[in-house]
Amino acid sequence: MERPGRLLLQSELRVRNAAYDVSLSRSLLTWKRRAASPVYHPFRPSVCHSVPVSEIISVREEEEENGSRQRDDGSWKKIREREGKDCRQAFTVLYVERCQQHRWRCAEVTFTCSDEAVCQHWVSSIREQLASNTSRPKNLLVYINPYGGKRQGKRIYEQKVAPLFTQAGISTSVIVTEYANHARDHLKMEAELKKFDGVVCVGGDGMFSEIIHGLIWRTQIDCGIDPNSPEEALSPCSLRIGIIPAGSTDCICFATVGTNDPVTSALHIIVGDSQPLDVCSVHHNSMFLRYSVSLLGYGFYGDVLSDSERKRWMGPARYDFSGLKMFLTHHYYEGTVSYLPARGIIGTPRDATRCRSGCVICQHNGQLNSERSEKYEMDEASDSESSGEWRTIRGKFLAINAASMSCACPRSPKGLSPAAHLADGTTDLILVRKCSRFNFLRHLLRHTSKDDQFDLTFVEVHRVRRFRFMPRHCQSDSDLELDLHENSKRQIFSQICKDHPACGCAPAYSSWNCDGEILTHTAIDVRVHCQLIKLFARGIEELPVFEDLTNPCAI
Ligand SMILES: CCCCCCCCCCCCC/C=C/[C@@H](O)[C@H](COP(=O)(O)O)NC(=O)CCCCC
Ligand SMILES: Nc1ncnc2c1ncn2[C@@H]1O[C@H](COP(=O)(O)OP(=O)(O)O)[C@@H](O)[C@H]1O
Ligand SMILES: [Ca+2]
Repeated sequence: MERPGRLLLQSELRVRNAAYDVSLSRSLLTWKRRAASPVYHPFRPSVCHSVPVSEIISVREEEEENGSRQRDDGSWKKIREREGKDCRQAFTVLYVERCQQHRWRCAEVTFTCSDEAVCQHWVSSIREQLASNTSRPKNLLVYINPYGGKRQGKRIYEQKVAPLFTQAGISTSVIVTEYANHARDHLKMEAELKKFDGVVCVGGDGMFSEIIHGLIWRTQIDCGIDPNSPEEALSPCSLRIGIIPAGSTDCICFATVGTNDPVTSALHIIVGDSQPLDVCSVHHNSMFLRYSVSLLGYGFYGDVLSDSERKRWMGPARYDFSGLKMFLTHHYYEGTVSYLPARGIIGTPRDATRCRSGCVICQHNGQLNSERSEKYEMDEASDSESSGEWRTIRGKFLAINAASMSCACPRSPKGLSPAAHLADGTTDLILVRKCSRFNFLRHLLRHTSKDDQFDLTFVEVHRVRRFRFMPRHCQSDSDLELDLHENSKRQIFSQICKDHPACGCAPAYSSWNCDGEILTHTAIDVRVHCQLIKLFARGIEELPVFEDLTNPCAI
């Protein structure tokens, strides 16, 4: 809880029928009920509320007319607290209220007072404080995927989000996408980004992926950096991105906010939160393929995604269906994984601590990584390769997953890698070796309980800053044409086998699930770019354990 600091305003105002001492500092708005009598009353505790100014959404004047008051947005509202001729002026403060499970709601309190000048002074003082907060967005570019999740993106935005933006005085340019990659290409080539303070994505992880591809690409071009090069240090994007969850998994929203709730996300955007996020670039033979911020998964999660794409008509339930199917199919894949362990950083994937709002591990490791990236070329390209820092693991795997964040989602509230960090410049490489169906089920089930999914002999996890994967059957560049030909034959064949698991023929290749998009290449080179993008979020907040003694209400 913030300390109140020097008071800017202090008045006696009324809330409903009761008198309150109301004060405003640069950091806090506080209203404390006045005791009716100076005698201590054990059954009527003094009621005191305080709201950080940074969490005030807006202030609204109420104008009285014929016994009712008219809001300055034009709508009408009976004022219950009017109880005396002298109590005529009123204003309403809208602010963030925390509910269960990291949800935020917009609450409001109406103050009345007898003096119009006092009322005006309050309204203008609060507005001044809000205006002085430069991290709040004023103009947003909004992209809506009308086909994501349960196809509710447009409705969610119009009914739950747009009214809040209007109340907060945010203006918007809204684009409802008409085809896949519409948002990406608009950001890459057309959008007048200078006009905006941020971009809002209404959709799922796939839609978010479009947005970051457009934004990262555009930023590199504007900075004269080749976005295709696997060795370039990429330039961070200045525009923040807000995610209004309207997809099927919405893992990126869940893992950065703690809940998939459009109103909570809208409020994080309004108050101007900022959360840096690591981004992995994925290359194949030095050719850029995609970026990833959450899961890069080969084997199980790749197969679930490929299978589920054919069942989009089922909506989000397609993942449950394909998940069960792929679990029963139980394919394993042979290949070689090599990785550069993250060195000098704090934290391991087996830590009990979690990445939470204001995470010190992200701050420490982020600082370390930005210092390193300044001398990147020398460090990475020459040192690491030749000094034999790369480690190699060959084997048969049910799943190879790289989690750049916890990947928490409603299916698995702790995620694929519960101790992963949002902005530490690393990804957690999880290798699940070939094992029995029973053991794989034990591993999967542990994602949904308190048990450690890594504490199994066939599972290993490494915190890395770069990794490569090469499937066993992969051929050199010169054989590419033959490989592609073979591949397409194999894909047809493996499809038959997947559909007829009784034949016992396992496919040679899986595909990569890259934040919910299928990658066409299997041999990949992945590099983490520390804090390349920023979200309108603050990370998952630690739930309060006990009353804070610094709360001015408690003094
Ligand atoms: C028998 C109990 C099994 C429980 C297993 C639970 C493990 C779930 C971990 C899920 C991690 C999900 C990581 C996020 C992936 C998304 O990016 C991706 C696309 O999302 P969207 O665009 O919103 O559709 N979703 C998936 O790949 C779905 C994976 C589902 C796996 C069952
Ligand atoms: N107007 C559109 N028509 C068809 N596909 C679209 C459209 N807009 C975006 N997409 C694509 O839809 C896919 C899924 O989007 P997403 O919002 O992540 O939903 P879901 O979570 O259900 O997968 C993404 O690959 C995205 O590129
Ligand atoms: Ca990370």
